Amino acid sequence: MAGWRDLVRLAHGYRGPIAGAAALSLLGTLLALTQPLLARAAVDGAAAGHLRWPVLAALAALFAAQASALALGRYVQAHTGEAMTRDLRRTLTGHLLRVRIAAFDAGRIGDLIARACGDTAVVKTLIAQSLGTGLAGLIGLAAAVALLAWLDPWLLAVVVVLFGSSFGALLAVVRRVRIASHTAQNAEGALLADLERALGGIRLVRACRAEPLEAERLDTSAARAQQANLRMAGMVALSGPANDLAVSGAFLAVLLSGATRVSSGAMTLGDLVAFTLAMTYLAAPVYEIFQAVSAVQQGSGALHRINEVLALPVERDRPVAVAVVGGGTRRARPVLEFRDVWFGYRSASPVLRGVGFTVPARGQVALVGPSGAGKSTIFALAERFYEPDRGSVLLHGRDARFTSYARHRAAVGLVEQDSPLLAGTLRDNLLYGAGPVTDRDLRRVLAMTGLARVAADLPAGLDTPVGDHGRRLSGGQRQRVAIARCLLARPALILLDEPTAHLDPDSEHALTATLNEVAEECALMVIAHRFSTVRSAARILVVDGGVIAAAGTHGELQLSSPYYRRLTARTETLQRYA
Ligand SMILES: Nc1ncnc2c1ncn2[C@@H]1O[C@H](COP(=O)(O)OP(=O)(O)OP(=O)(O)O)[C@@H](O)[C@H]1O
Repeated sequence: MAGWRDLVRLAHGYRGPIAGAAALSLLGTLLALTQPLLARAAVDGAAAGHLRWPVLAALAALFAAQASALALGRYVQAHTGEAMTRDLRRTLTGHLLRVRIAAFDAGRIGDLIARACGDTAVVKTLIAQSLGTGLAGLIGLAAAVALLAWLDPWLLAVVVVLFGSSFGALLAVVRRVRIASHTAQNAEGALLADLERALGGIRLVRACRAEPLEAERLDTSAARAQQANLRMAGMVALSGPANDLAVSGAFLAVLLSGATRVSSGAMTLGDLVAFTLAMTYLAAPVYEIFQAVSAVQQGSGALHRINEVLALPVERDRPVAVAVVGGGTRRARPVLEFRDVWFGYRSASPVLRGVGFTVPARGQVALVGPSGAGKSTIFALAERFYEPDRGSVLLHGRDARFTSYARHRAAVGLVEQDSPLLAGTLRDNLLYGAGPVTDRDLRRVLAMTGLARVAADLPAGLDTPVGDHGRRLSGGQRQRVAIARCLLARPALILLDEPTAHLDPDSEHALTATLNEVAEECALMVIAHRFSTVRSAARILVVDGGVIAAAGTHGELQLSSPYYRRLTARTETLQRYA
């Protein structure tokens, strides 16, 4: 039932066009159903020795009108199917872009792409095959049964018995088709996810000589999809001829018992011709209903997978704004504050345990600590990719949960360590999400980040495509583009994950100077693995095991934090050997 319920819900907004398509189909069916009556008059006339030309002309006109109504009905139906599919894709992709980040941690991107493209395509076929046809089939069936009952109830009983057994057989395969459909769609999703995995990491695949391994994985998913699709095709193929057999059987039975009734004088030859002609109008709706039922079963797997995506929780702004916590002007308040923040990706094991700190509106704060300590997790919470399990994150003294996501993220810029860029030109990437930017600002930021020289060396300057994920640029260039993008958006706080990671000593020196300049205009929070980055910070937080183990200036931490002493001692040793 789930497939039908989902389909009805999907069709709810399209009642008008669906009713239009059904009305046209109904008109076509009614026009068809009057034909046996005229045919009976024509045959009885011919049997009596004279052709009734006006009746034949009316019959021809009815054929033409029926064909036009059905053709128009089909077009309206196809049009509605396309519009529904587009809306479904818009809803689905819009939903996917707002789904909570945690859902992406759990699922596979390729499978989500398969759901947005492949599964919606399956649903389109389902709509095209089931929507109007199924409805028209039902109407046609009711009208044909009424006409047959009026023509000869006894012969109708024969037909009902034969068609009834065909429907019984159909219902038996329906459940299996649904299961096979779900397996097939899941296998198609897995195939796409595997393909995305292999092509997304193609350099790794090549470097590890893992092409045969990946090819085998892909083939396994393809084989699973093929098997499930074949199982489904087999069941549909078997039930089609079963339906045809029932139709042929019914015709034969009607002709045999009809001929007996004609010879006994219980009905005329015209009655029998009219009945058998009307039966052809019964066969078509039965076939259409059969098609619709199997289309819904085949599409139910795709519908189910689409519904699973639509059920994923999305980021939703809370409407309530709370009063400012603490006094002072906006500039005097910390731009960011963590208050006793507890958070875990899985509720059983917290990654942050009671983290608390403030970031003033100007200057640099550095986060240092061993790998896996929770530094990136602090950034993820500051950017509101996740919400704390306990405690709160405050932006300009307000609980961040009561600010819209868009406003919050406009205030908190993020530069990740691998600085992913999007396919497009260098300019597209620089201006992405930055709002209106003057040429002067763009030139200033390009100069600050050392990108002016990079752009000058590119074949089409700022309009040079950077390739998928920005692969045509070096790691250091990508990182500088990400920093420039962040600066152009003018956030109140910039989060930087080890900004000098990919830079040579000269570029590192230049960038450190730039960051010091930026820290005069806004707040900077930097995850630092290098001492050179830490040195510029006014305040340093040592994160260890999900807590702030120590906090203070360089001098204070030299005295209070063993981890910090080790970090600086290591750097000094390296510098001595350099
Ligand atoms: N998306 C995630 N889902 C589940 N666990 C995660 C996720 N991201 C991080 N973790 C876990 O949380 C812990 C903290 O990770 P985090 O990335 O914050 O550390 P980090 O201090 O930034 O480390 P590094 O310096 O190596 O980048 C680690 O144990 C990590 O395995």
